[in-house]
Amino acid sequence: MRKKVIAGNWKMNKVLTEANQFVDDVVNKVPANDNVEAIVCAPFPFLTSLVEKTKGTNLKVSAQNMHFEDNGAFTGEVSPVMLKDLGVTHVVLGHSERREYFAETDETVNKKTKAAFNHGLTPIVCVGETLEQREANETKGLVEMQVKKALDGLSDEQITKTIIAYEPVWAIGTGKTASSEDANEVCAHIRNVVKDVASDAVAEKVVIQYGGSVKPANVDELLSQSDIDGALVGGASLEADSFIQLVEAGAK
Ligand SMILES: O=C[C@H](O)COP(=O)(O)O
Repeated sequence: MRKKVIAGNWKMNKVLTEANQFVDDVVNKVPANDNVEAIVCAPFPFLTSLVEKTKGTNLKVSAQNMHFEDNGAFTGEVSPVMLKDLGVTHVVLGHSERREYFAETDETVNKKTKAAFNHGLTPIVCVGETLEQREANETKGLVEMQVKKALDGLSDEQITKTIIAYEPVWAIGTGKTASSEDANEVCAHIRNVVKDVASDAVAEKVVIQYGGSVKPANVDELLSQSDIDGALVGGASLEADSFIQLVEAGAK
């Protein structure tokens, strides 16, 4: 059975004292259970503190983005070397907000995914369609292309370790969730794409999350689907109680 990965993506929210308080509130409530992995995806300024607070616990710390180069003249950017040095374990790549507002492309997502592996970070690679694309029946083709481009040139071992997050853009922060069947259909399609680019064995192991208005009230149904292996959660991950409920759902 694949483990469930519950990642709370705080986006650009909280200040340091709130971030610290959140981790203090949840860190001892994350079940020590092989069925679930719990991650907080925090803004850069909080990472040092959160890594320190979570040392030796079951809560992992992720960045929300990074550059693909190790270092250089890239003012305002943060490199994989820096994240690894801090003790961060995961990094979110290609989130639709990065694609929409910060010119992230499939090509840069691929470079960043490779850079993550070069530095021992686990990438959480986001893919997903807009409402317009869904209505034009382009979802599967689009997601397939995004996944293939993100994984291009990766070894089977690296693909196995990649976390893929399917997030329909129209369901992010809108309160509209894809029906669990629709979300599962796209996640199953992504698993087939992984079969094509790697192998059946890799596809069987790869973790595919769903994201888009996941909350305690709908998480059980989403996680009960055959191809949904966790959730990338925005709004409902900002409160400690709600985050822990989501993690507990993953541990069932
Ligand atoms: O990264 C998380 C997603 O963008 C989902 O955000 P949301 O749960 O607020 O819809």
